[in-house]
Amino acid sequence: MAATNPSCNDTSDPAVVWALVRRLFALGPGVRRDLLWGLFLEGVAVALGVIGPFALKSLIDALSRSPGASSLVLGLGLVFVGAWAGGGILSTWRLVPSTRVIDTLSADLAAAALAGELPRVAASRDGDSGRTLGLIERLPFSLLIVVDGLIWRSLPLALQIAASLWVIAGVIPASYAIGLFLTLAGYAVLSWWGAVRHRPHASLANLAATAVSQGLGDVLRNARRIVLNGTLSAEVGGIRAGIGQKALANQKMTGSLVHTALAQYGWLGMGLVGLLVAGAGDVWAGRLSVGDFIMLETYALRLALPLSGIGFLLSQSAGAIANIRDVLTLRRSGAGTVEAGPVPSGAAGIELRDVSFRYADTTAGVEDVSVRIPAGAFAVIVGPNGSGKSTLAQIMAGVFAPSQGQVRIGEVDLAEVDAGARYRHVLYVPQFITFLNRTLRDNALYPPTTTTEADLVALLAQWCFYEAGRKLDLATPVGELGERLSGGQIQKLELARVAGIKVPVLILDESTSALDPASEARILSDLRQSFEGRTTLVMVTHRLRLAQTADHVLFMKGGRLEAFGRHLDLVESVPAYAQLWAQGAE
Ligand SMILES: Nc1ncnc2c1ncn2[C@@H]1O[C@H](COP(=O)(O)OP(=O)(O)OP(=O)(O)O)[C@@H](O)[C@H]1O
Repeated sequence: MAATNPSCNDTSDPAVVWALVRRLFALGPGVRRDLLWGLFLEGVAVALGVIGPFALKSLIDALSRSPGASSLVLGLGLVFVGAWAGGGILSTWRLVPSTRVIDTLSADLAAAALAGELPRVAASRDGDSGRTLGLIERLPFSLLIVVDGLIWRSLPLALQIAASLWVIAGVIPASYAIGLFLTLAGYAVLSWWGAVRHRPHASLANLAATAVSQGLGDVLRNARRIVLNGTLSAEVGGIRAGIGQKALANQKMTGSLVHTALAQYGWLGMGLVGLLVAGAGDVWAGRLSVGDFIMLETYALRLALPLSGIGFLLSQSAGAIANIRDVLTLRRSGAGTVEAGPVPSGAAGIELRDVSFRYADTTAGVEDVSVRIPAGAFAVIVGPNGSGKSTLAQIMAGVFAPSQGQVRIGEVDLAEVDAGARYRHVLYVPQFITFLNRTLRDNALYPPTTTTEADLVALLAQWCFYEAGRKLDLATPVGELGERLSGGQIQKLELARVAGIKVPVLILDESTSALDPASEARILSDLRQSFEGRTTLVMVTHRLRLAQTADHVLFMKGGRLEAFGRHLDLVESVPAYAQLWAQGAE
């Protein structure tokens, strides 16, 4: 279960937090309103947090100085309790807008990540759905830590500390404010130190969690392969081992938390004891009132408690920021704008000029291909396994950008068309057709087809989608990836959809390989008839009879276009081509 590590990119933690803040403010007036409302509630809670201990001190002083002033005592008591309880209520109330903001941000980032990741997967054929799923699933918790915890709480807390120290310095000797400041600052520095030490552990835990998500996704998708080949216990063992690795990484992470907590609370405890001893000495010496002493201790505890929460948040933040960084990276990697313009009409020619392409880190690909397929033609790409047929088809369709050369569809240079808009010029049907886990109807009428439901039903009946006597119910779910359908049914349903697509060039990658010969002949004849004049059809195939009926044959061998022409001419003039069919490639 090797995990890729996109968190190794060089975006620093503050840059990730800053990107989040910018994103937050760009989310629209509703979110900005919630942000301000939340800040207001937290601000009032902070003010009450400062007022509370001072009211308590005044209450105790009033009690010791003038025992008869019951209304003053009652009033101060009410202020103290009101400030204490009100602060708690407002902080909790603040969760309402902040949760709304985090949910909106989470949905926005998840959508942007998907919009970036899907085109990347489509263009690289290198999907990693388990990892992506894991990243997006962990996102809300990570945002809670960073946005609600770090961003939203640390600023009000800093304000509360500053205001409290100011009150302390105004009421009792400033040395107490300095002592409390040093105690809290030391605590904050140790928290930061802990967070820095914690970061590698958190990244490892993040990677281990990602690897488990990847592995789980992979084995679930391959359930049949695993069960039918008797490798269930080995695969489940592998997943268990992965979860064990994750647990180990978590243990290291919590171990590092304990070290940090020892340092933090050791320092905090010493500071509070120092304040306590000094304060008690001054009370006995008559330099401080009991009320002053209680106020000091109350401020110290009131500020130390949320600070320890911030310490926890800091310790969690490394993993959370790594997760958010990965999601932001997905978003950046592939999102693009879609060209709006008139839909091209009529069949278009295809021209490849000196096109080469290499898959990353391999020698596989296609080399120096130049070819011209006229508008409205029916062309097939043939050749042995691994000769580059699908690769060439995907270059023609703009799925892969050539490292060299140019692909033109009609008058259009594909490189100049946004990836999200290429389907308007050329549409590619992949070799392995997969369906969304929705109904037959949803999949067969999936855009950009213009087929009507009535036409679809008629076509599927003509193409014998179901065996005689079985009724077609378009509301039937097709299952994950279309697994409830037979291989031939998957291709028939997809071809029925494709029949209703108006596009200048259509490229089918072995899209009839699972059809029986009669169905294949019937369906191709129907398609060619309906595409006449409006669509140039290119098919990757291993079928001799398709090569025989094609206007043009592209013969691929070892990543090169070995020959281009009509079937009979190639049989006569290209020995390797003749040999391909003679060996029974079909
Ligand atoms: N995503 C990929 N990454 C790396 N190499 C790839 C990738 N896809 C295909 N290849 C390699 O490129 C070469 C050509 O593959 P391609 O799928 O184009 O062959 P093909 O002629 O369509 O084969 P087949 O008839 O078996 O479908 C092969 O060696 C294959 O291993």
